[in-house]
Amino acid sequence: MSVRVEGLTVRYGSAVVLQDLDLDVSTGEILVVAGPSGCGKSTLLRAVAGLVTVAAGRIVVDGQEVRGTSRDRAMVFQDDGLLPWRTAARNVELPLALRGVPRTGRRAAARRWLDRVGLAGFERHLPRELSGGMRQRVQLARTLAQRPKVVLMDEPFAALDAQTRADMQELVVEVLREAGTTTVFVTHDVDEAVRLGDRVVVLGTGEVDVRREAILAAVMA
Ligand SMILES: Nc1ncnc2c1ncn2[C@@H]1O[C@H](COP(=O)(O)OP(=O)(O)OP(=O)(O)O)[C@@H](O)[C@H]1O
Repeated sequence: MSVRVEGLTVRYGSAVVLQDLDLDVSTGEILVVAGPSGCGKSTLLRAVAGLVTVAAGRIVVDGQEVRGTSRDRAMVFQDDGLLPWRTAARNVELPLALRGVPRTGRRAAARRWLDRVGLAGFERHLPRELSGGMRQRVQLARTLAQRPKVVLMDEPFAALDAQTRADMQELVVEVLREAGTTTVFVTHDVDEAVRLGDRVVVLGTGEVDVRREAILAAVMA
């Protein structure tokens, strides 16, 4: 699904956080949104998710104007949001159960996705028995098991140590590409932006839109 942001303005009271922002994300693309703290990155993600009131402009996903949340658009956060009393597998199953997927189907999906994110054998572990990186893998499995068309990631790896973070970046690019998911990934880490993005948009500086090839050329020069 493509995402098109047209003349988006968001205000919190009298404070204008985003003003007249235009942005296009093509189907299957990984767009990274970078920029300093407070420039409105999370606000942009929440707007695409359908969680904030838009003051002007609109967001169009696959030809339909966003008017609220949808299963097709999933958010992934720094906080893994796992329920501490449910095993990894039962955390992955939960959203499927809530939408009425029968038990055998959701068990198979949980097993498959946990395997895909490198957690085969950890299905019955509780979140407290897993490391921070592993819990983020469970969150990723839980998100992808729902087969969203658009994934909105808000600094999901900010709390991880450098090696775990690098592993997660590699994994996330692999699985998102395989699934053909359109992704908007927010970070304030330039290395992460370069590593993940097909394209990087820098907010808050009079938007700059840089293609991956240009970034790599600049980094390698
Ligand atoms: N619910 C809210 N009510 C009022 N102001 C808000 C609200 N949410 C965010 N803001 C303000 O809007 C601005 C943009 O916030 P936002 O979280 O989108 O920025 P960000 O670029 O994601 O920042 P960070 O990198 O620190 O997470 C900030 O000044 C913030 O204080």
